[in-house]
Amino acid sequence: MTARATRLSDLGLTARAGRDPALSGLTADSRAVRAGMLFAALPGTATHGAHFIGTALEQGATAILTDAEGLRMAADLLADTDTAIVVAEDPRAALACAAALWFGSQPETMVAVTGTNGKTSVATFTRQIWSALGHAAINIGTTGIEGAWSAPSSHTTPDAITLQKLLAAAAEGGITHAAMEASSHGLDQRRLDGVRLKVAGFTNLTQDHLDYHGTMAAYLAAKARLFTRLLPEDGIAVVNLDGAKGSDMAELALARGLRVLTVGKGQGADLQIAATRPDATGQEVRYLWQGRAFQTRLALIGAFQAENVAVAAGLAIAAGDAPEAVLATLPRLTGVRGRMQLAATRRNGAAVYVDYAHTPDAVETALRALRPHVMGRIIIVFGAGGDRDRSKRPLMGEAARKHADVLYVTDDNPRTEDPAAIRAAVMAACPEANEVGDRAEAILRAVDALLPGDALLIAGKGHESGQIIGTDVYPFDDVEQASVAVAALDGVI
Ligand SMILES: CC(=O)N[C@H]1[C@@H](OP(=O)(O)OP(=O)(O)OC[C@H]2O[C@@H](n3ccc(=O)[nH]c3=O)[C@H](O)[C@@H]2O)O[C@H](CO)[C@@H](O)[C@@H]1O[C@H](C)C(=O)N[C@@H](C)C(=O)N[C@H](CCC(=O)O)C(=O)O
Ligand SMILES: Nc1ncnc2c1ncn2[C@@H]1O[C@H](COP(=O)(O)OP(=O)(O)OP(=O)(O)O)[C@@H](O)[C@H]1O
Ligand SMILES: N[C@H](CCC[C@H](N)C(=O)O)C(=O)O
Ligand SMILES: [Mg+2]
Repeated sequence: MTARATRLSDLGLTARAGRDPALSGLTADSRAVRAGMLFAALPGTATHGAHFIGTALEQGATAILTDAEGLRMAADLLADTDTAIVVAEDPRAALACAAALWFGSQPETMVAVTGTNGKTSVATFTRQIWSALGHAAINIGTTGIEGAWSAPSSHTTPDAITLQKLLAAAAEGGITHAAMEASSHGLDQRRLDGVRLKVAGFTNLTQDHLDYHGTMAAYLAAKARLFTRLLPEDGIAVVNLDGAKGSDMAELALARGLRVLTVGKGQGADLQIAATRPDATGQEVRYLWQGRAFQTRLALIGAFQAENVAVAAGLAIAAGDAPEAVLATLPRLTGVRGRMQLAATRRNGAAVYVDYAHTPDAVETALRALRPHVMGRIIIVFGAGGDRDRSKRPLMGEAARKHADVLYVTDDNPRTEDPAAIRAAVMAACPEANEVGDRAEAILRAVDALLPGDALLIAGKGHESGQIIGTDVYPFDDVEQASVAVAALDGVI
């Protein structure tokens, strides 16, 4: 890929003492610095990048971008050097905008969706709608880059440089439409600053990630940045009014003078979910677009999916496609891997679903979504991730206790924590649950417990293909384990 801008000033950066060197690249990781590059020494969660300015200079960095703190930390090193020094109040935002200019192009129609739950689903549905309408489209998020081209991704929202590089490659490869997930970490760390958004969507805000944000108010503020800062003045906000904090988000957008397209069950919504009727494999939904009825069938289980589809349709409409055309594509939508996915069925008819619920609200939502489809008991296998929000663990246990009939508490991704301590925190709210640390064994035992009419929900890991124990990743796939368990118990291969 050819860079279009090569000088600091071309990237909107002003160095001290009028220095304006030509650059060979940008990085925020000292280990990736090569001769002629700009090294962004950023304040992080574990350390400050300024600790690595010495290494960056040794490796030939031509420019350093940092904040006042970084400048103070590296004052001695930077005192008499030819290196161009840029000090920015918000160096992450400056780097993101510089990266956008460095890589140049982005798909013409860019939309982003935020919220605690539903981002991957909405971004994927939006891409599916666009593809059905003939656009060259991708979605970017937790499940990687999917659609007209695909690639893996390690983050839900890639860091700014990776993101801008990928957007430019997509645009140069002919992609015209991209729907991306805006995680709260991504918004807080300015990973999306520099993305030229037409539309932004909001699903809901409930508890997660308090390990990072500290308070719900700070978590909300991070999400709100998408509407209060990143969406341009002529952008459109698409808001699910039924999602927790939906009306707050709509108000913030309106207060900024943005156009807001609302979705929800209430009569005032632009795209109203007027009625839903669940059946064995999906649901009939009656949507009203500005009062006009569209009857449709979704091959998706769960009332929450009708909401996610409404947000996705809202994004596509706000981004410029005709409402009738958008709504006509909905019967063709297919579920996202690991989201309420029917993984296996026992010979006695009992179904096993795999779902990515890893927050208290998602556990409740997923279990409630299953209820109309289940005559017998709902059994759940779940746990909570290590090195993540600890306070959500008992709340997940409580949601499972309230909405499932039989509980198996097992390990999710323990990461560097003691798995038994995580299970104990979950079980504080559901002491009667069965505790089976080994996830494969928990799945086997839960599948074994299924009677005719029952259903099993394996929650928390969805599409994930590995289990993180310590810092190692072991192959593990809930869908595969469900099939293996059913085959072992029912004697089929
Ligand atoms: C908490 C968090 O989000 N951390 C991310 C962040 O790290 P950081 O900037 O805080 O890093 P740090 O270790 O404090 O280092 C500070 C700076 O020094 C630099 N450094 C560090 C060491 C060195 O030798 N040289 C060097 O230059 C680092 O590159 C960094 O710029 O920036 C890094 C580079 O982009 C990310 O890899 C890292 O993601 C970590 C691994 C992570 O697990 N993030 C998760 C929580 C995350 O972002 N999740 C969300 C999804 C959440 C959801 O489900 O909603 C996501 O979008 O994926
Ligand atoms: N609109 C919704 N409201 C409540 N829960 C939902 C909603 N949509 C999805 N969920 C639940 O959240 C889980 C994760 O869905 P999805 O992957 O779409 O969310 P996400 O926001 O992308 O999650 P992540 O933060 O991990 O990226 C689903 O498996 C389901 O249990
Ligand atoms: N993006 C989410 C994924 C959580 C998935 C769950 N399996 C876990 O490991 O906690 C997070 O970083 O919180
Ligand atoms: Mg996601």
